[in-house]
Amino acid sequence: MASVLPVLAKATVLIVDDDPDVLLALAVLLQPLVSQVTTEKNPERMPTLLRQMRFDVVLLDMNYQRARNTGNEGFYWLAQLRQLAPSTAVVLMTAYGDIDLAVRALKEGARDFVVKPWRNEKLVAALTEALGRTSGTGATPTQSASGTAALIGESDAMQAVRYKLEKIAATDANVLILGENGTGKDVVARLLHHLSPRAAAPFVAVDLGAVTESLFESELFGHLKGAFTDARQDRPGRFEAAQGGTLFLDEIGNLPLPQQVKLLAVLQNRQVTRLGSNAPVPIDVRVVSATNAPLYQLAAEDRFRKDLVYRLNTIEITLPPLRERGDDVELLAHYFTAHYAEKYRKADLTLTPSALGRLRAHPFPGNVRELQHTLERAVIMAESVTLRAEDLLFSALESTVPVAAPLRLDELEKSAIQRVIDKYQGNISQAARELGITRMALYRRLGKHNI
Ligand SMILES: Nc1ncnc2c1ncn2[C@@H]1O[C@H](COP(=O)(O)OP(=O)(O)OP(=O)(O)O)[C@@H](O)[C@H]1O
Repeated sequence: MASVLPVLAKATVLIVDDDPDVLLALAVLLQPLVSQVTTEKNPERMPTLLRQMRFDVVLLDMNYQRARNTGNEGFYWLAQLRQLAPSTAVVLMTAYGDIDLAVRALKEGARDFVVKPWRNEKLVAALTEALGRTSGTGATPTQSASGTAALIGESDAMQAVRYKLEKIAATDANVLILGENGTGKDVVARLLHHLSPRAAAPFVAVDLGAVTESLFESELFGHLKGAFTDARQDRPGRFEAAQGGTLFLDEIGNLPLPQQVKLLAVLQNRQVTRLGSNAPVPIDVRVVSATNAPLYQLAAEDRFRKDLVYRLNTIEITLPPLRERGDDVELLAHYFTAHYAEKYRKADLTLTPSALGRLRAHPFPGNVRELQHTLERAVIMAESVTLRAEDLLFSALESTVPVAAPLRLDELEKSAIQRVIDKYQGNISQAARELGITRMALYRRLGKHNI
């Protein structure tokens, strides 16, 4: 847990419960761990408190002795909170270990759920996780107020990624993130920074695919006034801008060889020299880079410098494609549906089993980004309170799976089944007919391949 504590240390927490003993116990537990704790006995005062100051997280009791006492009171206050402070995370507490209540709470925007009597360690973990997942109002649905997105996914592969991430966040090791388009490389880079001791310093991202060769040096290393025609004033480069923090070099695989040499020199010497200057500036940045290009293949073909790869990949994280993450598709689908339903004011919108079947069968060449866009489109277009398979339109832009054709027999079988299921939008009878097997045989294979 040590590596995630910096997130908590900066947090402002509001605890609302009508039991003074609970308030006291929680305040004693949390005061040493967070930046500020406010306790409140009367939920009616919450709106005033929320207007007075911003809380990163509210720990809200579901069951109150007096007033409405319908059991729904917690949901009422949750809804109020979501409206008054949409970027504040809410963790609910209840005396009842009711799974339906928990599911409903999460659907209605709570980040987590703690059952009383709580275990201190679990409660702290729930708060930390909730802070990582705070839903923001910005461009991406999983972004927190601090600009950090949560990494949603409980598949073995994603749990392994999260474990690695938390372990290495505290170190200064350079990290290379590999993975197809839309697998969450950017999310991981930001999370690495956010969980690191550098979190208070800048996170600077550069899309190397978008930096022209001629501007590469001035963009990364900076320039002095007059160094070239358009250099009207001194300007620090991205390395200097990231001083003390993290520099995220995205699309590193697109970097041409001459620029690779310059980057390597900076990483080796740990100093940059602005264009037009001869005074090197020492730099203290952690470099996180990412690419969807086959970097090792490029290195083997001498199109990417091996010595630069070794500088960048002290630690490597490979993000699996979404189609290999099993149940995460469903988890993310529910998450994005709830998010966009809230954003477009279509409360209570749910995914039907047919829609979920279709999502599970789709290969998602565009990965999480494609799933996110598909659901956003579907939510916008939805005319009823359910999303059905036919409401999901996959982008033609992403119609092919960008991986080398599988050569193992079972992989070939899985990809053939996936394609046919997708073609018939999850209709098992039609898919089985096309594959030339019985429906039972197809069901068995769906189970075998976890489709
Ligand atoms: N595990 C995840 N949980 C929640 N949201 C995710 C996850 N992975 C990706 N996303 C969301 O999907 C979108 C694409 O993710 P991101 O930009 O990190 O992918 P990428 O691998 O960097 O893509 P590219 O290679 O195209 O740059 C973003 O909106 C991001 O917030």
